Amino acid sequence: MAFLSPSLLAADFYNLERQIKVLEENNVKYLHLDVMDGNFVPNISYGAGIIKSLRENTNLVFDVHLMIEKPENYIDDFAKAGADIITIHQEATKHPLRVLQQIKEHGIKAGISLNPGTSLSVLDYLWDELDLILIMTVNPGFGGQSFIPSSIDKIKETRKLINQNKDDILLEIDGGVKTTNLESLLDLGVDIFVSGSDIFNKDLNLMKEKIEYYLERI
Ligand SMILES: O=C(CO)[C@@H](O)[C@H](O)COP(=O)(O)O
Repeated sequence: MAFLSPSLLAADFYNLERQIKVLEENNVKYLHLDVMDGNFVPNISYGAGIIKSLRENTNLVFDVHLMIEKPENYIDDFAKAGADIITIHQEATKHPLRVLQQIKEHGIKAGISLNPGTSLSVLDYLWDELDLILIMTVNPGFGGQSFIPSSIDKIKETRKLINQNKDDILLEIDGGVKTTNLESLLDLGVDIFVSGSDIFNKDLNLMKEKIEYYLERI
């Protein structure tokens, strides 16, 4: 069984409460929270303050994806804000192993994310500290981009490595996942599908239909 983790980046922030209710009422368990610093990626999103106020109002699993340089400086803030999982980018720190340990000291799950151009070999000495691997299937920074086709082979290879090294690690994919390509992603061993622009919609009935489509298949 896999999970859907809707990416809040695509939400209508004026109607956040109503949109989060739609997720909760339709059996979504995760919420993907993209934190961008305008430095590691060319876009700026939101920070720990927003996550904290969301935490006070929902029990969804907070799947926090830090697209920020030197994440080590902010782990404590995001853990205290209520993250259940914190995923850092391997490319964003000189000390990925140490930052994974720092996350786990808070008693929450630690994930590593890899950009599309990053080799899986960087995982080699991180296995012991990993709870989750997030394979970026677009270049990070923006919602609404197209899925990069070569990601399929990378996802298959990651699944193989997880099975060989530590089979309870969650495999998550992020970027360009839509109802139109979901079928082609179903047999790759993915545990968590992130989807943003395809799920969030001002039309709440349409949101509900999209969620049902995903949950019936994954
Ligand atoms: O991290 C990112 C983008 O950097 C993603 O989480 C996107 O927000 C996914 O959006 P869609 O591609 O599903 O619109």
